Parts: sequence; C-alpha cells; structure tokens
Amino acid sequence: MSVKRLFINATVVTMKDGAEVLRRGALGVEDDKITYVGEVPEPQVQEQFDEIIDCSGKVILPGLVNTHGHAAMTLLRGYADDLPLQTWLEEHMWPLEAKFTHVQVQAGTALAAVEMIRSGTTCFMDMYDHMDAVARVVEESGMRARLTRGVIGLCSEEMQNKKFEEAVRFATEWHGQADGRITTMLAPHAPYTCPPEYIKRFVEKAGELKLPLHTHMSETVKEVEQNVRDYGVRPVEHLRRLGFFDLPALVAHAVHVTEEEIDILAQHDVKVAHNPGSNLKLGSGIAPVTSMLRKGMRPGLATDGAASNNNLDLIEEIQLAALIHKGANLDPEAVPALTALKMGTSYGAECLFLDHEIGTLEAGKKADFITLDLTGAHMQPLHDVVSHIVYSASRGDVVDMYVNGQPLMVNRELLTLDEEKIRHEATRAFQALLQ
Ligand SMILES: CSC[C@H]1O[C@@H](n2cnc3c(O)ncnc32)[C@H](O)[C@@H]1O
Ligand SMILES: [Zn+2]
Repeated sequence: MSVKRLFINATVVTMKDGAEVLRRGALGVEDDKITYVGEVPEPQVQEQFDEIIDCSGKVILPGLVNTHGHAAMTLLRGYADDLPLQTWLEEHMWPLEAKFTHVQVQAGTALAAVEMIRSGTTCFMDMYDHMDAVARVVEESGMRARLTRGVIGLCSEEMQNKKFEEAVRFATEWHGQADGRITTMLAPHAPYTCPPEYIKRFVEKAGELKLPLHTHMSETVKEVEQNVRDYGVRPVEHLRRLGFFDLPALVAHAVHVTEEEIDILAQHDVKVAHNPGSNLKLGSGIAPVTSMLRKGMRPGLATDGAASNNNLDLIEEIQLAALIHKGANLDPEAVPALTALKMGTSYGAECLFLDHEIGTLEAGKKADFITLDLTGAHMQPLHDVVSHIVYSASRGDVVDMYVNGQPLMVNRELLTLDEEKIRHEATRAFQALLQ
C-alpha cells in the first residue's frame, strides 16, 4: 500500500535552478518519490496525506552525495597519520588491508554508514574489496550507493584475471539491486597500480556493460612524474589514449592537472570527485577547482577513506571547499557558498550519473533528503540559509534523513542500524587484524 507523507512549515532549499529557497514550504512524498514541493497546501489538500510532519525550525535539503571513498577504511582511522600518500598506502594501509576479510569490510562499512547517516550523506560512492559485504550494508542501511570493486593490477596475470572477473561479476550482479538504490561501476584503482593493457580491459568491459568508469588520478606530484617516466605522458593524456574518457567517467582527486588537461577533462565531460580534506591531510595539494568551474565543469565533493580524512563528514568538505580555494587563490569570491553546496548535492549526483534521480528536490525525483536544525545559536539570525549551511552548520545539526522515501533517521534516532552493536563489532574487527 502506498504511503503519502507531507512535510510542512520547513525552509526548503531545493537546489533547483540556483538554490530556490522556500520559506514556510512543504514537501510531499509518495512511496519512494517526491510528489510536491511548494507552499504549505490548504487543510483539505493536507487531508489526502497519511502523515503530516511539522518541520518548523528546520531546513529540508537534498541528501548529501559523497562521490569517492573507501567506507571500510573507518577501521584504519587514526592508524597512520601525517604521512605522504605513497608511504601511507604502501607501508601502512596495504599491509593491513591484505588481512581484511568480509568481516572487516562489513564491520567497517557499517560503521561508515552510521557516520554518514548522522552527518547527512544519503548517497555514497565506494571503491573497495569484498564488495558483496559493502552492498549488503547498503541494502540493510537503506542508503543509496554507487559501488565498485577497486582493482590493483600489481600482481600476476592469473591474479589480474581473477580480480577482473570478480569486479565484473560484482558490477553485473548488484547493479539495480536494493530497489534500485545500488548502482555499480568499474574501477581500475589508478594508472600507477594498473598497467595500460589492464586498464584497457576495464574500458572495453564498461562500454559493453554500459557502466561508468572510475579511478584515482593525478593525486600527487610524484604520481604524475612516475607516469611521465613510465609512459611518456601525464595521467590525463595516458587515460585519454586508453579511451577512458570516451565513456562516462569519474576521476578522484585531479589535484595536479594543468589548464590544458582541464580543457581535455571538460571536453570529455569527465566528472571530478574533489577531496579537499584528504588532499590537505596527505599533503597532496589543492585541486584547481576554480579553473574547473570556470571551464564549465561541475566537480562533486568527497571524503575519500576515513583513514586519510579522518572522518566521513561531507558538511566539513563543503565548508573546506568554500574556504580553501579562497585562500589558495587570494580571492574571497572563489567557490561561493551556493557553489559549495551544489558540489555537495546536485553536482555530486551528476558525478555519480544519478542526477536523473537525486541531487535536487523536485516532483518526480527520488525522495532522498535531510533536515537540519536551524534553531541553534550558531544558525541565528537566519539571514541566508545557504550561507549558514555552508559556513556555520555542523554534523550535529542533522536531524532527519529519508532515502527512497524511507526514514533512516528521525529526530537523530537511527532506524535501520544498531549503532551500539556496530561500534562494538568495528572495534573487534580491527583488533582481530593485530593478532
Ligand atoms: C583497491 S581498493 C581501494 C584502494 O584505494 C586505497 N586508497 C585509499 N585512499 C587512497 C588515495 O587517496 N589514493 C589512492 N589510493 C587510496 C585503499 O587503501 C585501497 O587499497
Ligand atoms: Zn580514494
């Protein structure tokens, strides 16, 4: 039986055509879809709904979209800090990740889901191993996700084949599952961990399966130099030659890209997941986001894994995006508040090729939205709600979350996940790695 809910008396930020802020607005939902956005309807119209939810003192906005990460790495949070990417990966992350089984991935991803829901993320992109465990957490939590088995090709040909088959099997089996909340993609980890012919196989398979591609690209200076040494060209040209950009593609980082490379990315409509927190913490640099925006690109925001961030709070990334480019460019107009909020919502949806379903609040779209409390002292006076969300809000302000029309958190109470059990299991799963 269909359920109709009407959320009334809210400030509604639709993110459609700019911000479109409705004061004392309403949002109607039937099953998994938004059916109405506008003024609070007359009482006789309200009677047609099964449930009326008063949202006075709250803002409703589209759920936040995290466009790149490794959810299970919550288990490695704080395990190795203050290191550059290569040392951090090769000497600390990879040795421990080699011991991960589906137990660690399940426990770490569930912990990530709790953290993401509490901080307003309704949809996340995940690249990892043991992805069936990740997909099952997504199923259970009620979240939306774009999932991929990330593949590192620094191994024997036999192992490369095995990983490739597994990535394809996962992407095929899970695409469209969980009432369509799970979609998939294919992801060679990076040009420095996958030989060119191996990347080419992923490109061909993605074309065949009509799935998007994803990879880490141009995150550090060292990686770009290595690419030039090994292949004679920088990573953008390398991937372009492999046909990576002839298909829908999302690249994570793009920190060290030249103006000419940004032109190539823009021409091919390549999506970029901007990871300001992780790039700062690993000392990788600051991506030229202002130039990307000037050239018509619409980067999304991402946390990357919790071991390089060290949290999964997209509100923080929105704030960082709105701040660091002002400082880096000596320009207070760089990445204005509204742009930063779009990066965390509608642009993020585009990056995951889900903008036909999510990213804005419009009739016909999936009912993925959150509410934030506006009554805190730090949110007053309420001149400009977009400014407050970007520059003043924090994760503690997130009160409610709905995905596909289903409540995942109401009044800060999680409805789909057992937080205490998940925290306990995550600690146990990490300790098991040290034995
Ligand atoms: C093959 S699964 C994903 C793989 O990516 C690693 N990873 C985490 N953060 C980063 C990053 O910033 N750059 C490159 N690779 C990263 C993670 O540890 C997994 O091994
Ligand atoms: Zn990553």
